[in-house]
Amino acid sequence: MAEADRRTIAEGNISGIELMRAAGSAITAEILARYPCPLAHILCGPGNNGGDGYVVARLLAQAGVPVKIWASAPPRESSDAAIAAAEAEAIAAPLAELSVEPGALVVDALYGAGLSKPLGSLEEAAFAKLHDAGAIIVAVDLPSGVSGDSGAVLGAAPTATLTVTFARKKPAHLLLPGKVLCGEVVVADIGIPDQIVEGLNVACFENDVRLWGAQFPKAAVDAHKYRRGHVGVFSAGPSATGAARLSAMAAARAGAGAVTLLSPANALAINAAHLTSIILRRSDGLPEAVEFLEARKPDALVYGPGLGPHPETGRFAVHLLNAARGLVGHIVLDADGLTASAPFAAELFAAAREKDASSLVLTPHEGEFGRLFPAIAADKSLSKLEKSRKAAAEANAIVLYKGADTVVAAPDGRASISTNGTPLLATAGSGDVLSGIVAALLAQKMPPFEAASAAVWLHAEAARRFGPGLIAEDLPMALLPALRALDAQLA
Ligand SMILES: NC(=O)C1=CN([C@@H]2O[C@H](COP(=O)(O)OP(=O)(O)OC[C@H]3O[C@@H](n4cnc5c(N)ncnc54)[C@H](O)[C@@H]3O)[C@@H](O)[C@H]2O)[C@@H](O)CC1
Ligand SMILES: Nc1ncnc2c1ncn2[C@@H]1O[C@H](COP(=O)(O)OP(=O)(O)O)[C@@H](O)[C@H]1O
Ligand SMILES: [K+]
Repeated sequence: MAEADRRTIAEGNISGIELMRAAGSAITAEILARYPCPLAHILCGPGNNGGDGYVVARLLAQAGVPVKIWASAPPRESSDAAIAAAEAEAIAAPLAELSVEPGALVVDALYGAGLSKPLGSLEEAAFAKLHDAGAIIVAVDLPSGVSGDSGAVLGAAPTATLTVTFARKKPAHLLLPGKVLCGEVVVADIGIPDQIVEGLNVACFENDVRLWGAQFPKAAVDAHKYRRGHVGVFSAGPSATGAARLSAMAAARAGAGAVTLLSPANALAINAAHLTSIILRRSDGLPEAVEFLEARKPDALVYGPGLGPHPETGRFAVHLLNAARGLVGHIVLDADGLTASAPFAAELFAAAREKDASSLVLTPHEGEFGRLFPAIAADKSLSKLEKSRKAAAEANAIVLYKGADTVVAAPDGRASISTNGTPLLATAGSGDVLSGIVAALLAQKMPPFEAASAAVWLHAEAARRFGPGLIAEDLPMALLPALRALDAQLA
């Protein structure tokens, strides 16, 4: 954003003080539209974020709202913020003396994109007073103390009700804990031209239909079941078959024309008892799996749900990736497939780099991510976004790092961050369903980064539409209204 601001000003589109006035005006409009405020407190820092605060102070006063300004430090001399402060024509009190009425409206304009070190006791004490007073906090750009790049809290940060940011959302608006501290996020247009933002070659996106809708599969008029995409899912033995069936059912509902469940002989009967449209095939080891790959050339495989975290599961994953070369387009490695592959990670990632290797999609939750990428996971300086990107580059795979802020990262650096997640998905087996959706979209020839992103979005959308009481068994069926709405939107 700093670069976008700089280019906007350098190209003579608008000056710095005009950008600041536009930012202040957007925040003021949101406040006046939402909150009846007899009095507003504005917390101002020394930089441009504080400058936005002084503009808000002036505009609210003009609208008849009495304001009190509390400054952590004066604006830097002859800066835009100093101009804005002078225009506000109000005396600022020291932040250390902050005192607000219960339920007061407070504008947090201490620090934004320029946060350069952790906040200290001055700000922490101020935030504690706001918390105790039950203040309604409107954050300018970001809640002060939240790092814009990572969403991490540096020292301290308040919990805002509303955050007004400019031009585009930043990673901190989407990644935890920033996402929660921001409250509702409004993106205001302050006159930064779209082509300037586009010229920055930004590679990180909010995960929504605009990102992948154009590549979402549509069955051709002359489609037949195998041309619509064939997914193979590996089942565990008799005591743990459910996970693979959840994945297989989800793959079928997400549009795969055919789904084959590869089952050990001793679990065939139990799988057969639960399946109707899913094809069941015996597979007791690598030779039988390879027979299937050679005979049917499935478009995508799911390997991992329910398979157990033992070393054999990991070794099989490496063999499978090697055997699938030139035969299978894509392999989704999930759940125990990830955990068990950890000791063989180097071999696995090397196999993924071989010529004609299947493309690999890894779908770890936090625990699985830590096992497969221990060094990256342990690096506290990295955000979830950066961790996912590093892992994708290391594995030469799409990394779908799950959680309330699911990140999908590609080896080329592209990344999406989910914003439609719901805690309804925190139910056993929902990850198995997700792996099936990813495989189905891959099998239907959606490019891997887009397929993984779309799957995350659909999975959450299905859960939201279904609502409370959701269990993993419901999810494949719950995809239907989500798919129908998506279909209408893309038509
Ligand atoms: N022309 C522009 O660049 C625009 C900037 N805008 C606003 O400007 C903000 C960015 O402004 P700045 O780059 O001036 O940065 P900030 O205003 O976020 O903070 C920078 C100042 O705070 C100090 N500082 C940072 N962390 C501190 C800490 N923990 N304790 C004490 N002091 C600390 C820095 O040394 C610097 O003096 C954005 O978040 C946005 O609100 C908007 O006005 C739109 C236009
Ligand atoms: N609080 C939450 N908010 C949003 N999504 C969540 C939340 N908790 C879990 N999820 C999602 O639910 C799924 C759980 O997958 P996983 O952890 O693999 O569970 P399981 O192994 O039981 O299938 C993931 O897609 C994850 O992103
Ligand atoms: K702020």
